Amino acid sequence: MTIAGSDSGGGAGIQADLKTFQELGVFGTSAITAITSQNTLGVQAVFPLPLDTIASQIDSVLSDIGADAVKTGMLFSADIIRLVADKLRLYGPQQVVVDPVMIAKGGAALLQNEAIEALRRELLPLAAVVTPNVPEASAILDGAVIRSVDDMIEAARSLHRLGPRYVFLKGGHLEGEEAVDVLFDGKEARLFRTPRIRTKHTHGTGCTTASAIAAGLAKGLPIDEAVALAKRFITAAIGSALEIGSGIGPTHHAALRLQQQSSS
Ligand SMILES: Nc1ncnc2c1ncn2[C@@H]1O[C@H](COP(=O)(O)OP(=O)(O)OP(=O)(O)O)[C@@H](O)[C@H]1O
Ligand SMILES: Cc1ncc(COP(=O)(O)O)c(N)n1
Repeated sequence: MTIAGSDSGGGAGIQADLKTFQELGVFGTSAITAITSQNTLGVQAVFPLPLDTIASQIDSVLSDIGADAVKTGMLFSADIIRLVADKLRLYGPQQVVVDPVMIAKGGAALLQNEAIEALRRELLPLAAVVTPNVPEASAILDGAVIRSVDDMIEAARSLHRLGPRYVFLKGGHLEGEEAVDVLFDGKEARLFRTPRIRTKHTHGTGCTTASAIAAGLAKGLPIDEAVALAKRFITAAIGSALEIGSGIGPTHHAALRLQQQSSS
């Protein structure tokens, strides 16, 4: 299940999550928190949904269908975060992946500033995995400076103290020949490295990665295998990114499957 915002442009949000679930062989359900008018040029408008509309969707899905894993994305406000945390405590899904979405690539706010405290207190303790990018990790840690892989490991250690079982800190925003991510389990940090792909078309990489981790966990994979699968999935998707629209285009969610089909 994904609890997230709708991206009309189809590259991020609920749309990216459901495409990723389908590609990885799990059945996707959703609760939409906000509707965004969005394309490759940016976010033109954000319409958060009323709390009872969000609560009703979550109740419908979790009271009947259930979820082997729940992924949260754009939650927009402290009130929505508190509602989602209440529902997660009520239904108690075992695998909760929290993608702390804050700012879209073009700079639009997808989370209000005052909601960061609610994210820290209410949601992170419920997370099996939290998947911040570098700016998000820095914001959660009150402006911690993160410029290197060593800084990322230190930040992952601090984030782990806020309660999630694992921290997966993504390094897409750092410079360098490689895209390096850190998985921290409370004791050891494991690095996941791939060559950095030279492309501007990376809209939705964060949503897609978190959903791929959730899909792996839903299938019963241990965390390091779920993360390794997600890294393969997003690397293939960025490598075949779609040049649609005139701005930052989306990644290609079918890329890993198409590569595997052509090599078999
Ligand atoms: N140019 C790139 N080449 C290869 N891998 C990349 C590239 N950019 C990002 N990644 C990888 O994509 C995944 C998502 O990372 P990123 O840091 O971009 O997340 P994000 O900022 O949350 O995404 P978004 O900006 O969509 O919210 C990570 O595994 C990261 O290493
Ligand atoms: C509804 C929604 N959720 C998340 C993102 C983050 O994705 P990105 O940073 O790639 O724009 C987004 N743009 N829209």
